[in-house]
Amino acid sequence: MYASPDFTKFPLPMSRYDSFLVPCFLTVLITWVASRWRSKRKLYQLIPGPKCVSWTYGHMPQLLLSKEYGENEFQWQEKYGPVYSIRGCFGESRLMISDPTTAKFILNSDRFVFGHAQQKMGNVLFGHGNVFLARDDVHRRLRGLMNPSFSANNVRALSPIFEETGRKLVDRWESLGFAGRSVDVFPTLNDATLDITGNAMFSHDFNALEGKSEVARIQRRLVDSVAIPSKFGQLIDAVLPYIPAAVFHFVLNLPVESMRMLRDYKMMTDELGLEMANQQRDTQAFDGLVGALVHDGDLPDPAIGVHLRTMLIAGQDTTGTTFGWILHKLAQMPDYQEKLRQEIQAAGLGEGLEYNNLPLLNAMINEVLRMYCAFPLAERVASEDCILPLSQPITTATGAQVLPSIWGPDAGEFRPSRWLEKEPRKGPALGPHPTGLTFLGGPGVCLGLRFAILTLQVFVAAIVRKYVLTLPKNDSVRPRLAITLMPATADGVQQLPLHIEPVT
Ligand code: HEM
Repeated sequence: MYASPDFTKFPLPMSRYDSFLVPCFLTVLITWVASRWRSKRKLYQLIPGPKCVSWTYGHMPQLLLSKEYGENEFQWQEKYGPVYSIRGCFGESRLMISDPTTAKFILNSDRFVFGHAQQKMGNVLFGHGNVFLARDDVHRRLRGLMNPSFSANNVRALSPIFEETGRKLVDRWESLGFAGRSVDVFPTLNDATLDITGNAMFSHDFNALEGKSEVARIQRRLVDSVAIPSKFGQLIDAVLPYIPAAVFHFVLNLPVESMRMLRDYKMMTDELGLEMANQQRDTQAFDGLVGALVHDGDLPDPAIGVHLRTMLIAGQDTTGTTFGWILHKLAQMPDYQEKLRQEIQAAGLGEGLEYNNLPLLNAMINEVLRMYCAFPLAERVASEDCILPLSQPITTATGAQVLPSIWGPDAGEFRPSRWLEKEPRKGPALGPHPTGLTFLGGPGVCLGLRFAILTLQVFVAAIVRKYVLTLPKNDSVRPRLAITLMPATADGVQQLPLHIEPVT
């Protein structure tokens, strides 16, 4: 056992005293300086990552504005592994994480929250009290009210509405004379996904496919105006947290076109939400999502408008872009498309069809969900210091990639047939869907997962039954980030031109 000497009882001679104090003082000083220096060191000084060329923009243009989304990100991941550092605007530190152990930890921890800019934008677009930004008890309560409408049984019970919207989509292609032509099909896909959310979740026909919906038109313009990234937009995002609430409020009320559009959209959807709430009260039906929300006496009526906007926006482009990528891949893979058509034709028509029993259809959907993840960048901020668990050490060399360790050596290849194999994926489950992070996981996992999958199954089957899809000769479509992973041609225009022929 060691006891420290009591120097008051046995004063040390000055020389010995000095020789003891100096190293002691130096040790304390060095430790203090080192700890100060360490704590001042940014993440990018501690964790390897690509070299930064601009303090103002950091790596954001390379990450968000590349001609093809992922051009730089996948190279960085290959070089630095599943956890590496990059810089945001004005020297901000960011970690890029695809390590499943770390991602799972973050998604399940209440210490990680949405960034300030995301919170401000989410509240502006959806309104306060939306389920995305709600936390803890409020979030649990909202999910408790909403989950039953999105359960497997409920979604299955809604399948006649899905089938009907699928038929309307085919009718729309017919009435627009798509057969025999190369056309941009993308707007019709997005209109169909808005209609299905309206019809199935809110018993309201927006008629977006018919081109008659003012809500659809204005929502499209609004989402495009905030989603399409630009260098200027990056700077705005970076300073947004520091803009005082009063200034923010003033800007939102400016008499300019973009703000007027936002106000009109909110007014229209609030009115619609109120109408829906009154209808539920008048009939005392309290069914579906609106019924559950209205029946819960604690929620004020304007909240219906908030949840309506949240579902319409969260469900539209995510499902619409995934649908688009499936059609593009089918056009690229004519043999697969033909086999899929045979599978769908053999299964028969429409209602009562068990879509989960169609292996080629589901393999294609899963592979697109894996490789063209509609929402590829989810952002979180640590609200307090914490230690992140890693499933493997951080390395600076190639070979430390998590994805091949999950999907095998051909992880980067688009190969739907992997889903027909016994074990397409290794590693920990991150959420309820086997693609891992496409729908994220934890308490904020996508509410509309089952809804989205059935939409894709029904829509793809409806189109493939009727039409043969091929790529136009000058196809240059590539993924471009606009919050979701949009198809865009080489000149950067958001569209999906396909050549359409009727099935003979
Ligand atoms: C392929 C289609 C879809 C994909 C890939 C997708 C993906 C996601 C992701 C990644 C999140 C988490 C975002 C985050 O926390 O940062 C999310 C949340 C959410 N999604 Fe989806 N989504 C899809 C379709 C839908 C549909 C059809 C709806 C509703 C009709 C929907 C409603 C929601 C809602 C309400 C949340 C917030 C959940 C919460 O915070 O508790 N999604 N989705």
